Amino acid sequence: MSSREFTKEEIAKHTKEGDLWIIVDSKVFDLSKFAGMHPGGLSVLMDEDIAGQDATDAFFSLHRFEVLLRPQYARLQIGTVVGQKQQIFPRAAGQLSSVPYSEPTWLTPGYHSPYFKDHHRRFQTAFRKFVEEVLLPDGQAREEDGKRPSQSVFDAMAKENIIAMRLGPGPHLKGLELMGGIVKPEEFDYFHELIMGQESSRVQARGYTDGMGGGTYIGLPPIMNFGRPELREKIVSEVFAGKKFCALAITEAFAGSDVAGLKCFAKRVEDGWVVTGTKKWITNATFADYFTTGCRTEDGGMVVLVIERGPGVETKQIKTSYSTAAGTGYVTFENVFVPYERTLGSDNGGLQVILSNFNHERWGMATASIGAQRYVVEECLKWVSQRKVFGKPLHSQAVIRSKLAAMISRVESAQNWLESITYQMNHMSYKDQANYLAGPIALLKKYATETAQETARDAVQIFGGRGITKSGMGKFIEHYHRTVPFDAVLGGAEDVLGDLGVRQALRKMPKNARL
Ligand code: HEM
Repeated sequence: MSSREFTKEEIAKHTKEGDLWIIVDSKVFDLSKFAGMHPGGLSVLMDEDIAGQDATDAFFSLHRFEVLLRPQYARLQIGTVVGQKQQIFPRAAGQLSSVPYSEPTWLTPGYHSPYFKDHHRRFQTAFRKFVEEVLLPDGQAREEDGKRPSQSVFDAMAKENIIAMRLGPGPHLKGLELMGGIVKPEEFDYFHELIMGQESSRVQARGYTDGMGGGTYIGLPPIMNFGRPELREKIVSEVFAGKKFCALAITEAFAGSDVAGLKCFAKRVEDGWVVTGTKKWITNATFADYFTTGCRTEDGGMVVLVIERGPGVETKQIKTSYSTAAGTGYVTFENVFVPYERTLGSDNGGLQVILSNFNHERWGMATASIGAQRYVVEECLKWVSQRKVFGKPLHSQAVIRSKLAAMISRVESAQNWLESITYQMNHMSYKDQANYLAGPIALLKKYATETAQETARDAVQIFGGRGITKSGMGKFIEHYHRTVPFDAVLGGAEDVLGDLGVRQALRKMPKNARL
């Protein structure tokens, strides 16, 4: 960037095609050569309020800040305006946002929290920096080209033991150095995991974030909790090192949440099983090495087997409404021999293996979903403040403020319920969590995804055409609105979860309760 300074009078002389300067936030840009290639057209730049003038407001109501950071545009800057200083700055990687409600209260200056301690705050700072420096650039690129997350990202995650931490607190963290030692393994709790889920959602690349670890998040815990020690140690060390990947293979074209209706069949043979069948909508399937697979057995029960990619195992990509970076696939098993040591739990104990992880999985999904919802509130607050309609900011319309009130209330209520449940999880055994929290977690997830969809709809109305456009100002809103149904379907559809939550409560109704 040039350190030259220009007076406004001097800048105002450059108003013609082939000799065109403008000011954006104290910076002087020479658009003489670029104007003809400007994606928004030449004529808008030749307007008498723009050419040779301060075009800051016009610029920021039409472009995201990142446009100015792209090297090909940054180099158009030839200097600054005499006596002016830059007023508008992008948030630096890792920093907190100062836009109201764009951070949960525990991260907002002046507020207090009964839950989060200093080590949580240190962890949040380090983790956000990692997300914005490592995950975000790869996430935006892979979401676009549909390739799986880059191996260099898995390597970087493995180095900080992020893959291990993603699975929550527990003995699997013992002896590991977490995020360069910022948090001790024995300190690591569900609030750290909450931070990881919410910060990761800032990548705003929903398919990518599932590609980054969705399969392992749901496919590895059954191996950790029910696998024989040798198998467990081998797979856990490969996966934590970022070298191998898991997928949970339960759903079929024939059976979704109805796990009792599975058709994939495991026949008991000497030394193991022979598996034949198919699985559909399997996250990370296209690149997974291990499939934690639910199979029907000869006597009508269910067994869960760890099936390694090899002869007889084929995977095919399924295109869904989010990016193929998630590796969503259709899996076929054709007479695949599975050694008996790869059985999880007992021969007919499959249902228990599957059900044991549902609460944690749903809590994790609610966590990320609420994080993404908050990001949308921030985008909307910025947009309504910088967008001018009839000469006034968009927020001068009462109907817009009313939508924002609803959005803020939804995300705050969901976050507060989430933090309260997370506190309970920290103080309950896994068994007690299943007893006391299965219902509340199901209801929380339903609430999180319902409110997410209402907020997605409101955000599109606020952004208008930009909310349905894949690039430019509303690109995150378009993405959010298109991919938000994933959260509402994965881990149990809303109606199923609502029903589960209420049935759990009714089971605990005292027999002698009367009005
Ligand atoms: C440094 C100066 C500028 C650069 C580098 C620039 C660059 C761009 C780029 C890359 C886009 C494509 C959309 C996007 O990626 O966000 C765009 C669109 C556009 N630009 Fe500019 N621009 C500049 C100044 C201006 C100014 C001063 C105006 C004033 C009216 C303007 C009006 C537009 C319009 C109307 C569009 C289309 C927006 C849309 O599709 O919603 N640009 N510009």
